[in-house]
Amino acid sequence: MAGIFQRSLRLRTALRHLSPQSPLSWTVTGRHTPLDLHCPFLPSTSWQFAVCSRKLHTGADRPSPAAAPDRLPFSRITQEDLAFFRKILPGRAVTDPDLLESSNVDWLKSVKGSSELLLRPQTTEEVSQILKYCNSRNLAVNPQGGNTGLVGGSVPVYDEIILSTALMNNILTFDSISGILTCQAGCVLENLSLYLEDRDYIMPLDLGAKGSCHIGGNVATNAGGLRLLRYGSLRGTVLGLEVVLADGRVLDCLATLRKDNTGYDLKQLFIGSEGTLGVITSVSILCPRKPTSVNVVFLGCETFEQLLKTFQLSRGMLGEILSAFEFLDSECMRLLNTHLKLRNPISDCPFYVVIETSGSDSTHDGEKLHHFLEEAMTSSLVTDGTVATEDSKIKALWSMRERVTEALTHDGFTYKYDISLPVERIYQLVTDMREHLGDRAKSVVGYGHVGDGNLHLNVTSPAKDPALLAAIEPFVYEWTASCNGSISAEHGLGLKKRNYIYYSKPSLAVALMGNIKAMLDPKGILNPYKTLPDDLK
Ligand SMILES: O=C(O)CC[C@@H](O)C(=O)O
Ligand SMILES: [Zn+2]
Repeated sequence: MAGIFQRSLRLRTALRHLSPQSPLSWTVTGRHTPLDLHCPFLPSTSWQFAVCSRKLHTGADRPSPAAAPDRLPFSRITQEDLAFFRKILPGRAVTDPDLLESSNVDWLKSVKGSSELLLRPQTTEEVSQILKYCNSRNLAVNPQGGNTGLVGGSVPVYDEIILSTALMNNILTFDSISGILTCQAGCVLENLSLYLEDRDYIMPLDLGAKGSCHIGGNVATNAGGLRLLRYGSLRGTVLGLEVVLADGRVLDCLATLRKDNTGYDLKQLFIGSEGTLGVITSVSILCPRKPTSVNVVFLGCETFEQLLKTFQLSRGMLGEILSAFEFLDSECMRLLNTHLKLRNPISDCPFYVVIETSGSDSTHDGEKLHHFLEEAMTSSLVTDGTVATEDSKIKALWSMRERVTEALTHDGFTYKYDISLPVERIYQLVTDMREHLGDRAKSVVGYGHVGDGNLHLNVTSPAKDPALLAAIEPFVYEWTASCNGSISAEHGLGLKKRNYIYYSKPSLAVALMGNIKAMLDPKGILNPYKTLPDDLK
């Protein structure tokens, strides 16, 4: 009783001042320590002639994830090819194996290619020349941004040429009246955020990997992140794209208009296509005004049901100022403590919530938040909490959520699942998986974007463990399909998940994807072995 009273008192004091109660002094750092190497090769064929008869949500008759794909019959790089690339990209056609090392492997260290050539164009014209040449020579290309993807989509599988957007990092225009930014694809998300913040705007997306990821990669993977609840997905905020097609033609759809109903919205094809349909070279994006008042609260809940009620309450009482509603479970907290030495800012609870409000009037926002927290506390939805209004403390609270991925990489080999579900079901999957795996897993954790119905289910083991993997899959996909969920909410399919697409898409949709691929990239040179399942033929 006394404990509860003290905790309530702490939250009440926090409410009175709307200021942080804990000395949140840990350092906020970036990512990540890598793990083991493995390449989950699956059988591959060509997708040029897509006819598919698979049924949605059936477990039988799926491609075996255990078999290795063959390298498709692309050409191999010759001295003449190298001479061409060196001529058009002086000093930027990299063949040094040491320099290639980090571009060949994903940051999880789970997929490793063997590319011998890294191209670093600076302009759209250079990308166009590269692709025109590769297409005519039948050379496969792996477009690469910040290489922060989690599904093996951003690294070569074999010897594909790596086409990096790292040197395409110029901001082209910014309109301070409309808030529309146009920039090259290789701009780092955090740099764009800093640029905009100086001008009283923000990017409509924010991710843990912001310090490394490129906006072109964000768009190519339709990255979601922490602000989606408030600002929506990139499918809404991206207004225009410039894309170089497989044969080198430049598709200029770099519109900067809010409204344009002149026929098909072709840019949508490239958003989330993971570099399989074209290389995004420039982006125009609608940016929100920078909120002048931001608050972050970190709360503890006894049950997931209470957490969901807290979410409902926050939507009702915080309304338009609610900008994020994220969660992590106590297992995540344990890993943050153990591996990153992050201290829990409140008392131990089974579930933790990060709520952010963003508005333009600190008094109004503070009052709303105050009433919401009082209600959440008096109706016993939350048992403890702390509030932050200052920048450094807001960052510290956010890091409890943003750094879970990093903590997991220290725990062991990590099997990652990024699942969309009806929000009331999302934690049931974690509970069922724990029960299903018993002591075969080291840790089974759940966290993610409650506000978007997006669960990150991660399972760790001391080392790569095929028996554990066989216990997780297809169990996790069957479970997801039984709720009409999506097996990839925001991370894409890449290399690792491509053959599971039928759990979330009807076979006709997959067949049409194959047709579109065949139309835009008839030789299949763009990011082969990714996104599309192997059985499209
Ligand atoms: O590592 C993961 O599973 C999730 C990463 C990212 O999408 C996040 O929301 O933190
Ligand atoms: Zn996420």
